[in-house]
Amino acid sequence: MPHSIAVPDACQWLNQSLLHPLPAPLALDWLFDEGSLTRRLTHLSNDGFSVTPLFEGWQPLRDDECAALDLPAASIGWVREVYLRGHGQAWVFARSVAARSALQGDGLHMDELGSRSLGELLFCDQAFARQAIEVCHYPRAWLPTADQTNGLWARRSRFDRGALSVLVAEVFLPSLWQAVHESAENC
Ligand SMILES: C=C(O[C@@H]1C=C(C(=O)O)C=C[C@H]1O)C(=O)O
Repeated sequence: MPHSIAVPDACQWLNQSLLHPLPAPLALDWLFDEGSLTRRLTHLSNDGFSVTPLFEGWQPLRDDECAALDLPAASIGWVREVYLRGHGQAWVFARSVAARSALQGDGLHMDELGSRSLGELLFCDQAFARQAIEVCHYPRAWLPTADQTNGLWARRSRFDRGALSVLVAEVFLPSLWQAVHESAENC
């Protein structure tokens, strides 16, 4: 009977000062870029950017999400999982969550976004303050089946507006790194 292999399904999110060794400079640039990823991918794809919702609904949030949002374990929150695409290719898998309790008292309608970018809401409303970006190697079990690979870089940050915090995690898929290396951006 083969031994069952422990598959980590937890992320140790680290800020840049705790990262050793540092990722390659190009990866570091994308991981810690504080601007809108939507805007950067729109530029990289020459306006060939799109968002594909994969899952949206109320769910108990994960332990790391509850900790980041200062919520009791297994708190119910709105979960939005999407692909961010360039020319139809899935470049980023993103999972954004917010506590039901906070959303019910706020005017942010994550459930009405559809294929519009959440970034349009978070970066256009100056009232949202982005907190520090943290990174980890994303557990493969948390990825869509088609993308389950070990060691993909992911980042997350909290966007705060009053009592509402939206936690956004973005996993950079191999096809994005391919596009980045091929783009003129490196010149
Ligand atoms: C926070 C942003 O919004 C992006 C849009 C998302 C969505 O539509 O679900 C998810 C992750 C983000 O990369 C951004 O553009 O930087």
